[in-house]
Amino acid sequence: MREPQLVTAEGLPDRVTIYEVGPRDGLQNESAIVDVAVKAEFIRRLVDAGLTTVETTSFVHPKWVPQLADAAELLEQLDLPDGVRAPVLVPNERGLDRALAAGVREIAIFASATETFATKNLNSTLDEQFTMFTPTIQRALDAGLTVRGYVSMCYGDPWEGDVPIDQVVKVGARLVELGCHELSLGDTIGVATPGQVTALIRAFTAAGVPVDKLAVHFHDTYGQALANTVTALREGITTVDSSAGGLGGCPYAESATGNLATEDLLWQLNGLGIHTGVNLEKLVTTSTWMAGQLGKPSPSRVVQALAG
Ligand SMILES: CC(C)(COP(=O)([O-])OP(=O)([O-])OC[C@H]1O[C@@H](n2cnc3c(N)ncnc32)[C@H](O)[C@@H]1OP(=O)([O-])[O-])[C@@H](O)C(=O)NCCC(=O)NCCSC(=O)C[C@@](C)(O)CC(=O)[O-]
Repeated sequence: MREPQLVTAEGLPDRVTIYEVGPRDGLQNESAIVDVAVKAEFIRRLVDAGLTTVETTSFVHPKWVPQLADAAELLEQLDLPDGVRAPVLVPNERGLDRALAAGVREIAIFASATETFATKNLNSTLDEQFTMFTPTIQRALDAGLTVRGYVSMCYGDPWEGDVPIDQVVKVGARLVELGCHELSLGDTIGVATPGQVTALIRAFTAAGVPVDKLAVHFHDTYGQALANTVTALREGITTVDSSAGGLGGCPYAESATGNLATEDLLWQLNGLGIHTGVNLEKLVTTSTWMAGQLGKPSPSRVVQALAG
């Protein structure tokens, strides 16, 4: 299979951790319910391709995201090798109870940087979301779990427009204070451009959140995800979220389309000589297989270029 020519560039990390969100963020937006055995096979194949962190599912209210109502059943079917991290999304204590009962060791809380999205995604206000998160994070930490924090709508909100940078930093810093080991900065609707990315990362570090606690999460709605990623790498980011085949979107965010495709990210990182441990050929084969299961082609440019 064709590979990019290797030409390194200065100011970039040697290694990047890809935080794969396809089975969760990717599938949550699919309206036709995917069989649990297919989801399990998808995750197995992603791990076989070398991904060591795969967000597998969500313990949100099943009526809010019917596609992931089978979370417990899915985890029962998975027997992942040692060393593979399999975090799940959890919004509240009820979700945490379900995750603990399923034997989960790592969770991700998801906060909104805007009032409107907090209402639409969490049935909460910007402040009230922390009433939900505080006991959930504390109990998770007491149980020895690792907790990641997402901040959504970091760069723009479909209802509120521009989002003040201070508002984003306030929400993220609060999650870190509550005990999140990592913050994923979400461009939920894919509107960010590189200048914004630099400004936000620097605003977090100026507020005392070190860059090694930050991850980036881009959607590719306006075709900016890879430019934004390389900008974030230059700022010192070494964890990048992406979704195999470019699946994805948030059902509660108007105009959210697919995530940055893991294959597109990998093509760029491979070309730059940045180590990830992920096998591009196996990943393309997996996303092509998954596209067949979903009955539609992958939106990833690299999958389209290499699978044909
Ligand atoms: C947060 C809630 C639950 C509030 O929903 P609510 O209706 O306000 O919940 P509630 O606390 O009032 O409880 C109502 C009933 O739901 C039950 N309940 C309550 N919680 C759960 C649960 N976890 N699992 C199962 N059942 C639950 C609870 O037990 C109760 O049952 P009853 O007593 O009436 O029988 C709801 O709004 C929700 O589930 N939202 C999730 C929406 C979602 O999953 N969105 C997509 C993920 S976010 C995203 O994709 C963005 C991200 C992370 O990728 C980053 C980016 O791109 O920006």
